[in-house]
Amino acid sequence: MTSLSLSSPHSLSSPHHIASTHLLLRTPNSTKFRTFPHRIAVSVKALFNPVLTQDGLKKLVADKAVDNVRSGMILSFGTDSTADFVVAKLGELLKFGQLKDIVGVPTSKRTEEQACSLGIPLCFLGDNPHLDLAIDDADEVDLDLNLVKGRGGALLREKMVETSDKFVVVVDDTKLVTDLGGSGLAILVEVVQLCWKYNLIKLQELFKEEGCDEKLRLDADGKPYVIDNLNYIVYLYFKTSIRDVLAAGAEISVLEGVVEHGLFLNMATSVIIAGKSGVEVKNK
Ligand SMILES: O=C[C@H](O)[C@H](O)[C@H](O)COP(=O)(O)O
Repeated sequence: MTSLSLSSPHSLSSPHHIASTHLLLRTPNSTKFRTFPHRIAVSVKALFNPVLTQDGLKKLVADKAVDNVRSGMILSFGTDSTADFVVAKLGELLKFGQLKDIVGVPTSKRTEEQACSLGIPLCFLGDNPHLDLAIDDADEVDLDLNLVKGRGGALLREKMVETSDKFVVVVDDTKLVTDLGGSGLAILVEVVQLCWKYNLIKLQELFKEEGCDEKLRLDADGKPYVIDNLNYIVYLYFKTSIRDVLAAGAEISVLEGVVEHGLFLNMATSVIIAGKSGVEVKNK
């Protein structure tokens, strides 16, 4: 059997590193190693199916989602780590002229700054209320493509732009759940500062039977965390998944002082999921 060793410490998952790597191969009837040129190293790389990191999976779905973008489109992009890869890819395609004249609607200061740094033209939702496309990530995706979103704190702006006719969600397979709320992680409710305690109590009453812990989101100094819209966030930690998400969403929405919640129901038109075995697209 041919044995193989690499003279470079670089990971096999990076083709750029591999291209400059000296590959040492030992053939079956020899005790000596020979150095092969890098083009052989690249072809050997193709024999491997390197295990992608979670960031690798996020980049994979981001690239796939960007296939939906055409020159001239007005589109929104979300906030957080997977959305960062979407914005980065759009910046790259614009830079190399593979996309032209797109305009982006960012959903947070973070995304706005990233897009600006990459030269992506931006506008406000009010300038173009009808978007061609929305691309965003999610915290949870259920079997009906309902979502939990907003753990990055951008839920209001995300919900406003994701009423677009085409809303493509990009996730790695760790985000898949049978029913929403079952991950044990927080579902967010954005509330106005003035009446956050009132809303906390109302939410406690609302989900008393469900088994839920409600907490105000705090910053590193233990003070209420203020999001981009200058509102506060109440975290809902459900002990088990939510029995009726439509009812839960409606009941949260009608509370006075609630600005928005992180249940994105019947909004996604397709979800692109990356896992160890590849990329899968689910359409509504
Ligand atoms: O406000 C944040 C967003 O709703 C994100 O979609 C969500 O938190 C997922 O983020 P990530 O891609 O970092 O897992």
